[in-house]
Amino acid sequence: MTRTPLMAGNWKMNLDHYEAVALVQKLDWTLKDAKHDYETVEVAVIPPFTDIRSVQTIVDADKMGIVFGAQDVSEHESGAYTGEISAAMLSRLGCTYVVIGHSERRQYHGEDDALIGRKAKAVLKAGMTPIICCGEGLDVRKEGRQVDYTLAQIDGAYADLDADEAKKTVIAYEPVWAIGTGEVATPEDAQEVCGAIRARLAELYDQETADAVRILYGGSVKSSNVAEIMAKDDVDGALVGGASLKAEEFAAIARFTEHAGA
Ligand SMILES: O=C[C@H](O)COP(=O)(O)O
Repeated sequence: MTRTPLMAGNWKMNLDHYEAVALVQKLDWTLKDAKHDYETVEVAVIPPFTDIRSVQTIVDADKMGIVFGAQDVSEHESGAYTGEISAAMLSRLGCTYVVIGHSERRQYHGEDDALIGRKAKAVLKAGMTPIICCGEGLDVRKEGRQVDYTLAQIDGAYADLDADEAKKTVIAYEPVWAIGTGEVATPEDAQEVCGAIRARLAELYDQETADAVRILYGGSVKSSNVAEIMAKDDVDGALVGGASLKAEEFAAIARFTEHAGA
């Protein structure tokens, strides 16, 4: 089973829509210069909601190979939910991906696995791909419970998804202690949990489903460490925060095969 690697840049709450256009253009030029083949490594940017329309316009106008998505979505279809954005609105804007249940949403907005499952369903129903985030905090890691903890998150988020739906999801394993800290998990740490996630998907569904799901690693990924993480069997890409705000650095991450062993 060949899974196309996905490098997704989560900009978090950074860059206004002018800055977004400038970054996407620079990323596109950099990847064009390198003759990047998007069929070999998919490249996505995940800007704040207010940037998406501008990103869509420039991506379409310049026929870029870059795809884009959103950082969150409402579980509801429409109605009196002030401040929320629906999956249909994001789909209409051409979003391919929607990040669901990022640890910052779990921490600051109290999102739990059941809500994350409902959001994933809403995203799938609208024809987009949810990137379902999971991962343990430092206390859990210190107790050595990272696998059980993360698998419980997966069980909760996938409880109401059938195999056909599960197959269309992407998972991002992000140990919270490695996010924005410069503290990157070792490739072995990443493989331990990503491998366990795939095995759990095979238990919950079947091997074919488990093999179809791309599992990304996230947490202080840079061009200097991405190749060794990508060398692991169950790591199919990266959800990149800080390093995705620099076009050349993010392009170098997408071009990880060029600096394997660096
Ligand atoms: O969504 C991205 C992750 O939270 C990783 O962020 P980071 O690359 O800045 O550590």
